[in-house]
Amino acid sequence: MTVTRGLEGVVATTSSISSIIDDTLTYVGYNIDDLAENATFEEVVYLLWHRELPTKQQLEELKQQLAENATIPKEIIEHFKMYPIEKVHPMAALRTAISMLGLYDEEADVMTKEANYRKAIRLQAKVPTVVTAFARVRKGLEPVEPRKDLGFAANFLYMLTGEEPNETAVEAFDKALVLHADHELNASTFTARVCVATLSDVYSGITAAIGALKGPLHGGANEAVMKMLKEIGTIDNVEPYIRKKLENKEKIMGFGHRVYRKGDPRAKHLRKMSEKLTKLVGEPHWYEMSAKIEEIVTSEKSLPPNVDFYSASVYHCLGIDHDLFTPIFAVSRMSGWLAHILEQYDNNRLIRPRAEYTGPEKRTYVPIEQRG
Ligand SMILES: CC(=O)SCCNC(=O)CCNC(=O)[C@H](O)C(C)(C)COP(=O)(O)OP(=O)(O)OC[C@H]1O[C@@H](n2cnc3c(N)ncnc32)[C@H](O)[C@@H]1OP(=O)(O)O
Ligand SMILES: O=C([O-])CC(=O)C(=O)O
Repeated sequence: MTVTRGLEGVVATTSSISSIIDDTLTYVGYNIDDLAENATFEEVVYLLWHRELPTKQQLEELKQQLAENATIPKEIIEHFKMYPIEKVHPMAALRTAISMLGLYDEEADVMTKEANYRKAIRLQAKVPTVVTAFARVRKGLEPVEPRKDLGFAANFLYMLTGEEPNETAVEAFDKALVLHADHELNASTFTARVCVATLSDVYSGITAAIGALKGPLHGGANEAVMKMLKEIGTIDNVEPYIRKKLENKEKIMGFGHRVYRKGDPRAKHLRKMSEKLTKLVGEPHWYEMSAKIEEIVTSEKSLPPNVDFYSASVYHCLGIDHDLFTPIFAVSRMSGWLAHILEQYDNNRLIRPRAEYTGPEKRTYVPIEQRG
């Protein structure tokens, strides 16, 4: 048996959703740079689910479907209120709430293509409402009802704060959503595909994916980056802090990638946004510290920043609580997970690799009285 630890380089499926070739990321053939500059998140959702950009009418239809399905059962809010709230990470709350949503969906176990698509709409529509409702309930605030007249990005920020966001914030948030929407066979997407390849339901697949995204080696890195920036505190502290971490062979969060070698093409967009927004909110030190960290880690370890590195200071500037960064990643990645789940159902085969056994062999059962 040949063992490939971490399945590095193993091609486990075909997919027509997104590709990473020679450090270039495309969604259904469109370069991420092009989409980041020109597309809205709703257009990207349509693209990932239908493999074509929408016409005006198709886009309006999708937006309307998302708006009409954005409310969540009141039982989920009541459930949040029962949590030992100060100990609950919003990713854990999201994981539980998405699983719970399945209990209130009469079609949860209906496996037709049409029913699965309807569930995709419902999940994409409801995930911002779930994240923002939890963010408010834990502060003793009432959730804000979604508005039908706002786009996806604006509605998220509105439900979070109760105030209509300004154009700069909406534009930045929408671009961040576009940049995080899909990424080939990353760990959480693979998890979703493994789960539904047993012909389990969409809610189970998404719940599993959220669990995988939560880890700091994957989506959880964006929150960890902000924690590191706060720990560093000042620009003068960057150099000693980072050098010490490297000497101790500790990982610097937001750097490195399993697939990219020269660099993550999404990072430059977030870097630009971070530079602009940190100046705008009068906190340029977050960008300056980040840029300095990048300089050191790139020269010392040849490790470029990934999507999680500059997204941390971007979300911070939008006034978002740091432990909501990864749930926001999930709000966007929901679109990719759903695209992959639907693609898996369309051409399914159970995913079941092998393990090379390394434990003891040829042992004989010893009765419990004789074990010392
Ligand atoms: C959306 C996303 O999921 S993007 C990734 C988000 N995760 C992070 O930012 C966490 C930090 N980065 C990492 O842990 C890794 O780079 C991963 C998990 C992203 C990729 O991991 P792998 O491909 O398995 O690489 P692996 O962890 O084996 O690292 C290879 C070498 O580079 C080093 N390395 C990798 N990333 C880092 C880092 N961020 N800081 C310091 N050293 C690093 C490792 O220590 C290892 O060195 P060694 O060969 O001397 O032991
Ligand atoms: O592809 C990966 O391994 C991780 C990643 O960048 C993502 O999920 O966006």
